[in-house]
Amino acid sequence: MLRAAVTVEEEEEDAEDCPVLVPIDTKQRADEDRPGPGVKIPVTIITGYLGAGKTTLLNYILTEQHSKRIAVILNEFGEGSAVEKSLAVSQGGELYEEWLELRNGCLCCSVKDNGLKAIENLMQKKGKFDYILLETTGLADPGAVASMFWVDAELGSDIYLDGIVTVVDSKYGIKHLTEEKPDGLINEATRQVALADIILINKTDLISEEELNKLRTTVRSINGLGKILETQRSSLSLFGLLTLNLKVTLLSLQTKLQHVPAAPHLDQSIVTITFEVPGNAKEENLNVFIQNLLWEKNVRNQDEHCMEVIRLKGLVSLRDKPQQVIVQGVHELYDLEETSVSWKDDTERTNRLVLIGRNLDKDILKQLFIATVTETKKLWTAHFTEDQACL
Ligand SMILES: Nc1nc2c(ncn2[C@@H]2O[C@H](COP(=O)(O)OP(=O)(O)OP(=O)(O)O)[C@@H](O)[C@H]2O)c(=O)[nH]1
Ligand SMILES: [Zn+2]
Repeated sequence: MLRAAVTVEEEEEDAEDCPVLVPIDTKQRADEDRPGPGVKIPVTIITGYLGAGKTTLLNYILTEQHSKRIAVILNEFGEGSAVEKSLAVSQGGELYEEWLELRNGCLCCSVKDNGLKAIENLMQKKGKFDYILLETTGLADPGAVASMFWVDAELGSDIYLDGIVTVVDSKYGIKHLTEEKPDGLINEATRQVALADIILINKTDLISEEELNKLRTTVRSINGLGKILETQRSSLSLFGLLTLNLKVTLLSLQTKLQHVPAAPHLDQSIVTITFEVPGNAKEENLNVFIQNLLWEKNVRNQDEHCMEVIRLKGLVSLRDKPQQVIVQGVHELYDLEETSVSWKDDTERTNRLVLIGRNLDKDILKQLFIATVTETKKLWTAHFTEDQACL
């Protein structure tokens, strides 16, 4: 629940009703203050296991003095039939609230459908805020939430996914991260850490320095690239959180790649793989490379296990494109986006990729990417066969 909120108007909900925004304060911002047409608003997804401190983080952001205009969407499930969600828009440090009521239902569909509707409604008020923060339910797969930014073309022109923040509970983190799921599935906590751009190790007041070191190492072994911050009551400098700016992060990927620790060689563990391959890829070849990994899932490691990619990020060089291109993937969805940065004439064009997932083999992935750039069919077919998808 949102502490900053002042009024809750309870209403019986029809299960078929779409979520609506009910403004409490009708104060309008001057038109000239609004972002111009074509300005996209960044969305940051806040995820983390049940009780890790997501809402505490949002409350902190909403009550802290700052001049940012932030819209917050809580995506929690309450008790009973009607689920109330609050949405607050902070204007120049001054808060006002609007209530957003979400339909109850199954977790996945509700997160997707209602989350989308919520943002669509929010976008009609475009200009009132500079950032959207979206809290997922503790057990939600943030991948599903992130996906909606790709599948909804209309929304895609108004907003973009800036990044994913995962809050980890210090006290129970290790327990959640090592929980075994039937059929060798990846547990939710690990999935959430694997997807994150920023990982908040919260509630550090509850554990010893030794336990904290262990948790930090575990988190780092799952996600070799994300920024790790340690907090109490989720309090941190807002600057880092709101300027996640994946583009900047990726443009500085080269220095980051040098700091990724070597992945441990444990079979079922999630690892972070990074590599660099010089040259230009044809766009269609790059698509085949990504689609085989994310969609067909027919790329195998040396033990014949299928590679499972949860998160993909990279900065690539496409043939005939003067600009650097960013590739971003979450589960099965991915996106290529031209940046405004051009390749310089005197520097070599190159491709830098980061993949987070299971059964990933760096050498094989790199060979495949070299084949993608050089169009060497023999190299390419050595690592997968088209009719051998493993699901
Ligand atoms: N000791 C301690 N407690 C904390 C800290 N941060 C949050 N809490 C408490 O942890 C509990 C859960 O915090 P929430 O922010 O509601 O967690 P959440 O992730 O939003 O929880 P769900 O939405 O239910 O998944 C609350 O009682 C908080 O007061 C911390 O740094 N230390
Ligand atoms: Zn919460």
